[in-house]
Amino acid sequence: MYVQNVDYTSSEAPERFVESLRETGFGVLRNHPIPGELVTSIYRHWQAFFDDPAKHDWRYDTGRQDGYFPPDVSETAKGHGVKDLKEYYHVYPWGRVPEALRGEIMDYYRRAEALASTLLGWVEAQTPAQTAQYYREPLSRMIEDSGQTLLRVLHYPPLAGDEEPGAVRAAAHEDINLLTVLPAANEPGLEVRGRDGSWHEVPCDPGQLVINVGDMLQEASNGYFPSTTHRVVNPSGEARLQSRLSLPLFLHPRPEVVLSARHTADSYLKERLRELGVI
Ligand SMILES: O=C(O)CCC(=O)C(=O)O
Ligand SMILES: [Fe+2]
Repeated sequence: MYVQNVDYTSSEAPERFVESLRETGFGVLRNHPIPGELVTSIYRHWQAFFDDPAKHDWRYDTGRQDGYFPPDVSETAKGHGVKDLKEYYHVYPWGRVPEALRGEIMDYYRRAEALASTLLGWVEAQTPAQTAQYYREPLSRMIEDSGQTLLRVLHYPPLAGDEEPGAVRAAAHEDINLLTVLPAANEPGLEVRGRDGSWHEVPCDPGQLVINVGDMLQEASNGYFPSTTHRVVNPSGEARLQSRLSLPLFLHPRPEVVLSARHTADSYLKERLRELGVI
């Protein structure tokens, strides 16, 4: 397997996991503390949300960025000319969420955020001194009370056959944030690009958690941790008629955090959102 699969409960977990992030930008965890039933239940409830035209009442606004993003405004990956085949909902603790969905999704948000903080602690502890000198403040402090950490509920609709030529569920991209925590989706499709440019399927076993490095950690670590390109490919055969749901949590620092000589978290985020065409 290209990405290391690490037992979260093992004494070697921090070392193995951070080694995997360093080598591939990705790591996979098993025996982690996020309940699988919670993820399955979220997929079921949010499938109903996306199936209901009332979703349009929850449309995002460009300033706050919370709420529903329909397929026609969904991201165009950097350097790509065609929009992704997806719609999604951005959940923030301070943001709008339909009342019936709030309790469960916020339960997930808190658990995933706590785990992401633990994993960032592992990254910090396993960073060699030579690289740690680039951190302008401890990584764990960068995310304290940030309010910027974003949970994205993603729905990739079934393929109707009338998609724009070249359009894919998620074109090759890198994430903007520090770390991304992604439970197994209900359908496969996620792929990660290796150093040699070849694509590797990320297994989609229920109960598994995928974590990847984003641009902000790459920037703060002066390139030591690679923000690795990934994509979600279109299904073929019967699977074309299936929706795909996924649930990435993007761990973000406080806006004023200095990442490098070039960037604060805020200046970096704004630059990237402009490139994506969503602000
Ligand atoms: O849906 C997935 O599996 C990955 C989504 C993703 O890479 C993203 O939203 O940044
Ligand atoms: Fe991503």
